[in-house]
Amino acid sequence: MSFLEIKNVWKSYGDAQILERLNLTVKQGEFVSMVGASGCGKSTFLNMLLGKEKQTKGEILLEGKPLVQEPDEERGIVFQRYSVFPHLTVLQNVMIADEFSNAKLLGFVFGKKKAEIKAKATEFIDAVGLTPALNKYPHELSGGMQQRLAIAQALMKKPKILLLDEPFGALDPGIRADMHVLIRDIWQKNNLTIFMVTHDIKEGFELGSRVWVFDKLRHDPQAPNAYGAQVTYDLDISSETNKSDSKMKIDELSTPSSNPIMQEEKA
Ligand SMILES: Nc1ncnc2c1ncn2[C@@H]1O[C@H](COP(=O)(O)OP(=O)(O)OP(=O)(O)O)[C@@H](O)[C@H]1O
Repeated sequence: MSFLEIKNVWKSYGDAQILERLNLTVKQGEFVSMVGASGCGKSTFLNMLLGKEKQTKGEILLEGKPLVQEPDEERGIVFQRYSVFPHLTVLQNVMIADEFSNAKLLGFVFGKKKAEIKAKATEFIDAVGLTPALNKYPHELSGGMQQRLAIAQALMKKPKILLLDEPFGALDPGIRADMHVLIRDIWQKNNLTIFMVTHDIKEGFELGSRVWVFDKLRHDPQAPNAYGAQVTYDLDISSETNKSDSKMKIDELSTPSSNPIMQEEKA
């Protein structure tokens, strides 16, 4: 049994076919980078994995069971723009989800339980390098620090799957490089399975153990919404040899003369 199975998944919004014929399996611990043209459905796919969107057709199985159709603790997400609470400190931001779920059971959180949540939050804050900013508010943090906070928040629930939607897209190159080191470290230490949408192919290759390229194989110029995107390349880059072979393939794809899809578009 695969960790995650995507079986003949299709997704449409009204008449617009966004994704089609997705058949993929993912092992636990893989880091899947997802690249493709703007609007081809990468975030939609991520939202299906999160349980925020439902596929129109097909099945997504997590450890053999249909994916729960609403966000739950098995999946954490980090968006490009900061999704932290502006009126809470770093520590409070990381503690809040656990406090909330415990309060649902008891009505409030106090004493030993609260101390446990605080200890766990402090550990994750330390893991993302934010200990010096423990009592700061989000407006006092740089963009990179806010993303570190969002990652700590997502980890707090100990998710099996971490979903990253352009998480470093708004950051300066130097900060991005630091975040790459951080996310790789977190991925390895927590045995996470990560899905990351990125517009930066280089970033996708640098971080991923696998790269999915989303593209449309079928085009109808009279009806541009008739067909959805598929995963046209599924590249295993878990070893350095695979990585450089696959990079060459992608470089070839960027050359119109060697890319049948781009030639078709030009015609
Ligand atoms: N809730 C929705 N209702 C209707 N159409 C939607 C909805 N969400 C997304 N779409 C459409 O689905 C298509 C795919 O959008 P999506 O955001 O998944 O693409 P993307 O590949 O992530 O794009 P980008 O790289 O620009 O973020 C777009 O045409 C978008 O307008």
